[in-house]
Amino acid sequence: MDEKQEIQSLRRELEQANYEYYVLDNPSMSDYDFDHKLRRLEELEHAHPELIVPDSPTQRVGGKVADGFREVIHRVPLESLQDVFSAEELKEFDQRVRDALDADVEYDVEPKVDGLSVALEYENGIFVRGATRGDGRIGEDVTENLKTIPSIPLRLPEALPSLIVRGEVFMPKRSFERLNEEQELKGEKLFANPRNAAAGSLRQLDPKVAAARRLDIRVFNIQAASGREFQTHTETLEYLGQQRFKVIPHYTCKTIAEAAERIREMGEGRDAYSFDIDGAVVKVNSLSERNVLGSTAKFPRWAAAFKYPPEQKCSKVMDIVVQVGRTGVLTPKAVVEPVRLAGTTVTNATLHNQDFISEKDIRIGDTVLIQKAGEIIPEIVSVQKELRPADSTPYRLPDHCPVCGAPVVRDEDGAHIRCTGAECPAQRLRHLTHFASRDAMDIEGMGPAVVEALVSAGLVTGPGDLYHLDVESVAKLEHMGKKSAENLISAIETSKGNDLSKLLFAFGIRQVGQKAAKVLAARFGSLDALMSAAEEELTAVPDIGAITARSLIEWFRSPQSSHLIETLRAAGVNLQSKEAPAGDQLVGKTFVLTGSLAQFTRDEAGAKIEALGGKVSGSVSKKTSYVVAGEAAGSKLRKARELGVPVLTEGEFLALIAKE
Ligand SMILES: NC(=O)c1ccc[n+]([C@@H]2O[C@H](COP(=O)([O-])OP(=O)(O)OC[C@H]3O[C@@H](n4cnc5c(N)ncnc54)[C@H](O)[C@@H]3O)[C@@H](O)[C@H]2O)c1
Ligand SMILES: [Zn+2]
Repeated sequence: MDEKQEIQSLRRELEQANYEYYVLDNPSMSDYDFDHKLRRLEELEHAHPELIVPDSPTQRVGGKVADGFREVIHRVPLESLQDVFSAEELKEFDQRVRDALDADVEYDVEPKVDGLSVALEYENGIFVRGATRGDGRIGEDVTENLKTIPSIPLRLPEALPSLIVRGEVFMPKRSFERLNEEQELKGEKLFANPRNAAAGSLRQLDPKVAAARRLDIRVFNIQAASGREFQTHTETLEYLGQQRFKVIPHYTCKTIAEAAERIREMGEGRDAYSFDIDGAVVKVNSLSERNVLGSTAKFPRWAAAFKYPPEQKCSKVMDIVVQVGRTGVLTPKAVVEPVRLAGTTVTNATLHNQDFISEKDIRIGDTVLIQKAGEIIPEIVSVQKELRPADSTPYRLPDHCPVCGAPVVRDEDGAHIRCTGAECPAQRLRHLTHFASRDAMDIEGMGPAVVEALVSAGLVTGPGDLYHLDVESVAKLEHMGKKSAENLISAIETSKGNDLSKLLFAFGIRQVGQKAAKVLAARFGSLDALMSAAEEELTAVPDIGAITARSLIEWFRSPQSSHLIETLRAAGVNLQSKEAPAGDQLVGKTFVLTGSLAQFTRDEAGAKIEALGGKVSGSVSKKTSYVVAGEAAGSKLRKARELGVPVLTEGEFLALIAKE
C-alpha cells in the first residue's frame, strides 16, 4: 500500500469508528487503536499536505448533534486535548511549554475520566442549561437529563451573574456492571464500556431513563466566570469545591518529572477510582501563562493527555466452555483465574472461534496475557508457552452441540460453527419465530414477543407444541387477553392447511430458501417422498445443487428432525403439496437436443424436460441419457452414435414425455 492509499484507508476506518462511537454509542475499535490510527493519519497528512481534505477525520473533533436534541452553541469552545503516548513525548510537551514561556512551569495533574464532556451554565447561581460537547462548538441540550444527576448542584452558594463549568459525566463502574447485568437479563444489547453507557444514557430523550442510570460527574474547569478573578487552575478547582461541585482529584507538580511520576502512580492506582480513566491530564497551573500559550485550532497548548496503553495482566485458563447462541453459533469462552483489570474483576475472556484458538494455540492450563481495551469481554493477547503444562493438548471445539447433542457444521463462508438441531433448546426462540413468520407458516399474531412469552411460560418448546395450545392458557400470558388468544389459536389452526412448500421453508433447513422449498414441494408432492429421495434425485431438480441436497439429507437424517416431523404429522399438519404434482419420469435423466424440431423450439422442449425433472445439457458425453435428434442434426448426433448414447426421434421423444 502506498501512502496515498494508506491515508484513504485510514480515513475510511476512522470515519466509521467515529460514527459508531459518537452516533451509535457503540464502538467496535478500541480507543487506544483509534488514537494511534488518528496519529498516523496526522503524520501522513503532515508529510503530504496536498492530500488534506476538509472532511478528513483529522479536521474535526467530536460528534454531531443527534436528531431530537436542541443545539447549543458553546460560548467558550469545549476544546479537545493533544495526546502524548510516552514519557518521551511528555518531555517534549514540557519543552515546548517552557520554550514558549521562557520560564519554569508548575503543572497540575488530574486523572482523565473516560466519560463525556459537558458544559454546565449557571445564571445568578441557578443551573439553567447543560450541553454535551458535540463537536466542541455546537453541542446538544441535555439540561433535563443532567438535572437527574444528583451530584450536579442546581443552586450554588454564591450567585455569580454567570458561571460556566466544564466536567466529565460518567457511569460509575459499579452502576455499569449492574446495568449490563440487567440488560443481559432483559435480553437487550450490552454496553461496550462505561463511557458508552454514560453517553447512551445522557443522550436519552426520556429523562426518566437517564435518571435510572445513576450517572455521576467530576468537574475540572471553569470555562467562564463573571464577578470572580482567579490566578491558578488549582484555585478555580478549590472554588468549585466550595460551590458544592464534585471536583476532579488534582495534584500540583513543580516539574515535569514529578508530573510523570504522578501519572505513573495514577495509572497503577486506577482501580481505586469509581470511574474508568483512560489517561492523565497535565495542565499548566498559572492562568496567565495559559493565556500566553493559547490554543491551536483544536486544542490548548497548555495541556496534554497522557494515554495509558490498555491494561494487560496474566492469568491462567482453567477451562474452556462453549455456549450456543440463539442462532446456533457455538462460541468458546476461556474461564480464567480472576484478575483485576481496568477496574473490573475479569473471570473470562472471549475466544471468538476455532480459528482464533488455533492461531494462538490456546489450551486449557495455559498462562495467558489478557487485555481489556474498548470491549466488554477481555481478550487473550498471547500465550506464555514456556509456562505450559507438559500434558496439555490443542483445543478443538466439540463436533456436537453441547446443548442438544446434534452435529455441528461450519458456515460455508466464515469461521462460525453452528448447531444443526431442529429442536435445539438454545435456538428455540429463533426456530419458532421463523416457523411462524409470514413466508413460512404465516401465523398471524405470533411475532417474537409472543413466541418469547409462550416459551417462558413453558407452554411451547417447539413448533409441534403450537398445535396443542388452548385459549385459556394463552389468554393468561402478559398483554394477551381472551380475544387475541382466540385469534392466535385460530391462526395456528389455519396454518395446518398450508402447502408443503411453506412448511418446508418453515423448517429453516440450511440452504433451503423459499424458492427451493417451492420447487421441492412441487417436484416430490409429499414430505414423505421428499424424505426418501436420494441425492441424485434431489440434484436432478432444477435449482437444487449438491450442497442443498446434502443439507436436506442430513437434516432429514437427524433424530431431532424426525421427532419434529412426527409431532407435526400427529397434530394434523398438512404434509402434501397442493401444486399439481409434476410428473417425475425424467428425474435423473440428461438430454441433449440437436437439430430442429417440428413441434417446439429447443427452449420449449428443454422446459418440458425440466418440468418433468430432467436436465438439459449442451454437449454429449457418456453420462447423457438421450440425444433428441431433429432435422439436420450434425456433430452431436455423430458423437452420440460413437458413445452408444440412445438417440430419439422427435416422435419417440413425444411418446416418452407423454408417458404417465
Ligand atoms: N473507539 C473508537 O472507535 C473511537 C472513535 C472516536 C473517538 N474515540 C475516542 O474518543 C475520544 C475522543 O477524543 P476527544 O477529542 O474527546 O479527546 P480525548 O478524549 O482524547 O481528550 C479530551 C477529553 O478529555 C476529557 N477529560 C476527562 N478528564 C479530564 C480532565 N481532568 N481534564 C480535562 N479533560 C478531561 C474531556 O472531556 C475532553 O473532552 C478519544 O479517547 C478517542 O479514542 C474512540
Ligand atoms: Zn443444539
